[in-house]
Amino acid sequence: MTRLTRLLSPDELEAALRAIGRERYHNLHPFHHLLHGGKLSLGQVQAWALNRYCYQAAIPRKDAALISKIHDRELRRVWAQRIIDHDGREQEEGGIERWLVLTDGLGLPRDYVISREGALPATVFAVEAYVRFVAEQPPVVAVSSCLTELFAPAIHKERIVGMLENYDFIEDRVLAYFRRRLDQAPRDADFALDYVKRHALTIAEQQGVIDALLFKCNVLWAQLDALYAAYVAPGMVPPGAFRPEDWA
Ligand SMILES: O=C(O)c1cc(C(=O)O)c2c(n1)C(=O)C(=O)c1cc(C(=O)O)[nH]c1-2
Repeated sequence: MTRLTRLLSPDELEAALRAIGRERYHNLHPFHHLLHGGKLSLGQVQAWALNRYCYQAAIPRKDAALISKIHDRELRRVWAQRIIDHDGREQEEGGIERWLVLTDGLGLPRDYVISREGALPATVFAVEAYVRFVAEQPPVVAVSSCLTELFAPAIHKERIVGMLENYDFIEDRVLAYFRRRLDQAPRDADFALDYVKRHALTIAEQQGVIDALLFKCNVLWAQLDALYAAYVAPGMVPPGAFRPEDWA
C-alpha cells in the first residue's frame, strides 16, 4: 500500500512502512547475497568498503541538515547523539573511525578512502541525494528517511556471521563497526518510528513518510547496482574509479 486513499492509524502506518522494508530493503540485493555468502574476491570487498565509506561520511552531514530545521530543543538534543555516534568525540572513537579500521584491515590506504577519489559516480550521486533530500524536506519526512534502519540490525548480524565465516582476510576486530550498530540502530530507529507515528497526522504527511522510505530504499539499492555493474558483471569500472589491480 504505497498510494494512500485514506488516513492510516499510527499502527497501520507502521505496518505499511515495515512492508516496504520487506519488499525493498537492500538485504535483498544480489550484491549483498554475494558479499555475505563469501562469493567475492578481496578486490570486490575492498570496492564495497571504499564506496560504503562515502555513505558513512555523509550520515553525520545529513543529520546536521536535519537538526538545522528542528525547532524543538529536546528533539535536537536526542538527534545530536547520532552525529557523535559517527564522528566520535575526544577520547571516544566514532563509527567513521571504526569504518576506517575495516578499510585498513582490507589493505586500503586511509588517505585514498577518505579522499573518495576512487568512489563510483553513482555512489556519490546517491549519498548526496540523501543529504539533499533531508535538507529540503519537512521534518517528519526527513526523519522518516532514516527508517531503513529498522531493517539494518538483521543485515548487520548476517554480515558479521557471513563475512567472518567466509573470508580468511576478515578478522573479528575489523567488524567492530557492525557490532556497535547492533545497539545503536534499534535505539535510533525506534525513536524515529515513534516520532513519525505521532507526527504524520494527515494523508499528505503519511504519504510523504511512505515516499521518503521508498526514496531511501532506492538510495541504498542504487549504490549496490553500481557496485554490481562495476565489479561483478559486466565489469564496467568508470574512468577514475577504484581498480583493485592498481592497489594489489
Ligand atoms: O549496513 C547497512 O546495511 C546499513 C544500512 C543503513 C540504512 O538502512 O540506511 C544504515 C547503516 N548500515 C548504518 O550503519 C548507519 O549508521 C546508518 C545510518 C542511517 C541513516 O539513515 O541515518 N542508515 C544507516
